[in-house]
Amino acid sequence: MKNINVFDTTLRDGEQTPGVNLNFEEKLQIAKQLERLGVDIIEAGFPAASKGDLRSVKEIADTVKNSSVTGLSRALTSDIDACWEALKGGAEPRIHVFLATSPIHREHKLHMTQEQVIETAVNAVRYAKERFAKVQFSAEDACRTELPFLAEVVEAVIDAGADVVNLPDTVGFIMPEEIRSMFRYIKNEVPNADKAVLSAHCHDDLGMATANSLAAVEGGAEQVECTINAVGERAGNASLEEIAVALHIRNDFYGKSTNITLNEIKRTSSLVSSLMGMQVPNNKAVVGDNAFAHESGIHQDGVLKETSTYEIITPELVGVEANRMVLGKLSGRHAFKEKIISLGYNATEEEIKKVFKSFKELADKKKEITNEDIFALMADEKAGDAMKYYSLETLQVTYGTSNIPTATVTLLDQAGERIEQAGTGSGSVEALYNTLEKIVGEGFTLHDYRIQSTTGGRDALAEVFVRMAFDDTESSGRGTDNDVLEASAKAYINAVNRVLNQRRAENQPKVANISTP
Ligand SMILES: CC(=O)SCCNC(=O)CCNC(=O)[C@H](O)C(C)(C)COP(=O)(O)OP(=O)(O)OC[C@H]1O[C@@H](n2cnc3c(N)ncnc32)[C@H](O)[C@@H]1OP(=O)(O)O
Ligand SMILES: CC(C)C(=O)C(=O)O
Repeated sequence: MKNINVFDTTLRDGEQTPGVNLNFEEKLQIAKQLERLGVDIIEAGFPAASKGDLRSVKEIADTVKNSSVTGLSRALTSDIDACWEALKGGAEPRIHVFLATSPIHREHKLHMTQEQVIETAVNAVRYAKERFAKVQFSAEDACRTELPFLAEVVEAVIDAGADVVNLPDTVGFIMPEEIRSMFRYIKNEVPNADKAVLSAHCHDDLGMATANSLAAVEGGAEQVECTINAVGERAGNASLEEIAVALHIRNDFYGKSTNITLNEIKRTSSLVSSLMGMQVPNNKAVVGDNAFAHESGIHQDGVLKETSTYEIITPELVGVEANRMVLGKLSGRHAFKEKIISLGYNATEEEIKKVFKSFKELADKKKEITNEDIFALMADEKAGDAMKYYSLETLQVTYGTSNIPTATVTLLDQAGERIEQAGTGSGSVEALYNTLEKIVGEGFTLHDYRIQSTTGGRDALAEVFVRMAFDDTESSGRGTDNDVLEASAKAYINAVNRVLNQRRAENQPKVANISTP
């Protein structure tokens, strides 16, 4: 049985999801969980994109030991240098260099001839190979590239030292039969194809990403690139959980295995969903809430008689807990600590003590504390590691069908000084946000506001995500609470603190009403 390498790009292509903006702590948390999940390669970011990206790729490369860590780079020496800066301390420095090869990209984006594309790709791979132990080259938009030219590119970059050659379906255009043939063609026609691992990277624009990735495996791909919950640019990438489980369940058909620890899938999915603020649809394959639910009588009857009548995947296989240990207000520190560890956190006693306090407060208001609640509590705790420019002290909102909604808010600033303001709006949240804006200054713009409940039930936590910008610095914020307005206030304040922290890290001198130290 042959292994298929799983290359996870949740932190790079996944972070290209519109509206998603992870901070450094969150990326590190996801990377550690991906390591637990057993992914072979973690693409941690695009170091040349920003100082923040470089820092988080570096920290992940320095921390993660059981997965190989890589970063994306254009075919430019400056991008490759940024990757080297970020990855040189890793166990096996690995770079992912890309250059588009299709006629559309050559003509309209790169303004390059075929010869220039080959020369640029080869020079970039050679330059990278002088530094990195492992070099991956991606022929962006490979699936819309003339096959004979694609074969020339592949041969040239392998000659130049590429260890892995990725043939992405950048725009989610190809059909399964075509991608299978494309991989077979490259395997058969490129004389040195056996010197490199061929990889597939599929997008889901036509809903084919998983099918195409599996067809690529049939055609000879030995690496698949994918993301948790299928997050990614536009309609997203191929879903890691679908590919890994399909290869496992249909091993009779594919005869391939992966190193994925399947029962870590559910918790990885929940963590990514919670930190990215992207709810997993109930009917999502493998990780959706309904993936193991049976609603209709005939199905229920069948499952009661023999589960395999209607269930091809057991919940336990992917880590959906069958007999969960229920955490509630009567739970003690030991059970709580056990749960934190089982969710993959490497928390200190001090952190556990602090989160335990928040857990008890929450358990007083909510009957059953779920994994999603714990993720939210831990995310709040981790967010607390950053500098708190503002924190919420009190909040009062009055709303009536015939009154103007009014909010009164008191925040504490860094020095512990109270700042109180009142304001109105056309709804409660607007009144609240207008009031908060009066306190933090007018430069902040709210781009997005989303609300969801962490679980079902009347006592579920409200989880609010906002996306905000100050000048050209964008950030997101999250707040959870039993009350939607308090969750909304917390999300706003969290986003403001994150923008201010980000600007401080980038050494920008003055922000709104606050001078950054
Ligand atoms: C298919 C994919 O998912 S590719 C990855 C996409 N991800 C991202 O773009 C996220 C990170 N990107 C960024 O932060 C920015 O785009 C940066 C820092 C990389 C570049 O920013 P800018 O210098 O302002 O350039 P901008 O993004 O506007 O344009 C891209 C430039 O790179 C060129 N380029 C694109 N791909 C490549 C490549 N693989 N190799 C070399 N040059 C490339 C484009 O032709 C364009 O060059 P031009 O300015 O000469 O026309
Ligand atoms: C950089 C490459 C691999 C990519 O993300 C794509 O082509 O979609």
